[in-house]
Amino acid sequence: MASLDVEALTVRFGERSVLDAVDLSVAERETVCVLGPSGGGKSTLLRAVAGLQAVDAGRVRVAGRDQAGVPAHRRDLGLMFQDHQLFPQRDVAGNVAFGLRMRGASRARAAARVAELLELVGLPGAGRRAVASLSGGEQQRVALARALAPEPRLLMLDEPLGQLDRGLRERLVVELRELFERLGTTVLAVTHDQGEAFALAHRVAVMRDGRIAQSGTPSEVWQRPASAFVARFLGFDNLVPGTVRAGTPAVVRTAWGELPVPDGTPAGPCTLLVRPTGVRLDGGDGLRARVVSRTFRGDHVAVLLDVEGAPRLEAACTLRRAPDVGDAVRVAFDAEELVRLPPHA
Ligand SMILES: Nc1ncnc2c1ncn2[C@@H]1O[C@H](COP(=O)(O)OP(=O)(O)OP(=O)(O)O)[C@@H](O)[C@H]1O
Repeated sequence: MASLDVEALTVRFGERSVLDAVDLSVAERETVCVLGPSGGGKSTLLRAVAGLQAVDAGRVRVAGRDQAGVPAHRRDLGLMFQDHQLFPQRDVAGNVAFGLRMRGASRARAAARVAELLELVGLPGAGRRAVASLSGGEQQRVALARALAPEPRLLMLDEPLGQLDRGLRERLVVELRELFERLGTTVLAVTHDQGEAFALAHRVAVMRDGRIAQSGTPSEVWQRPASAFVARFLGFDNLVPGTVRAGTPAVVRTAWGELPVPDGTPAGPCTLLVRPTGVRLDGGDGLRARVVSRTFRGDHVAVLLDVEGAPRLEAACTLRRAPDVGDAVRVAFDAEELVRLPPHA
């Protein structure tokens, strides 16, 4: 297994930098997931690391070795890409064995390894099946077995579970994580699905317009989004301009009133993020609001509130406590659920 270091990697298409001096490292045995909206440059990053995309500047190192001039097939990477479908004319075993035979493994050695890998991905004995007879999830597992077969130093996944329905995705993502843990695989994955990234990765990097907007552990990024862009991408919509006044208690002045923020929050202009879990609807003489919608989310109800003269506000309520559409409520805020973000984007 190997570490990956990407330094100041830049790819331009015409005038436009699709990767703009990207720095990113993946330690040995670590899974890093690059996350971001469509068109942000995620696939281009993977392709550049794999040697499938020429770069304009910067460096890719695998296990400390500069990969400049090393062609894709000599980089010793396992690839599972959206556009690298299985070979339909080969059976499952033929697909999994592909990389092994390319590397000169004997027929017997390849057959033994294929059996081992199919076992590993939960498809024991499926070697003779036709690819067309497999479900989407089974095909995904075969693609994974094919990528893992030559024991690559680094595994690269592009939207690994993209095509699958939600239930299957949630199950497979746990299986993948356990598998990588067990094998000690170093993994760089890209996805636009934050749930998938947070469940799979030790560390996530949020990408925007060819740059890394934030990187950290899933809980760091979730707890402390670095910008309004990251917060929005994570699904937080309660964002409003504000000005923090230091003191005890510290407060922030916003269109939703003067709200409490944790002591020690730096003074000055900001964008304020209010987590829906920090919006309480039993707020005594607090902010007046009216319920405009309720959306059932499984473990809570998202309640959307209309506040006169201010943006709408979302609250997360238990099913039992969620008010009805049209109800008038008073809102109070938990300081611990309010996060000060930089004032612009
Ligand atoms: N060969 C190319 N020539 C010109 N532009 C390209 C080329 N490849 C990609 N792009 C552009 O670069 C941008 C980044 O594309 P990329 O596929 O890396 O994004 P992405 O974040 O992976 O998006 P998605 O999640 O939709 O796959 C897009 O605007 C895309 O249109």
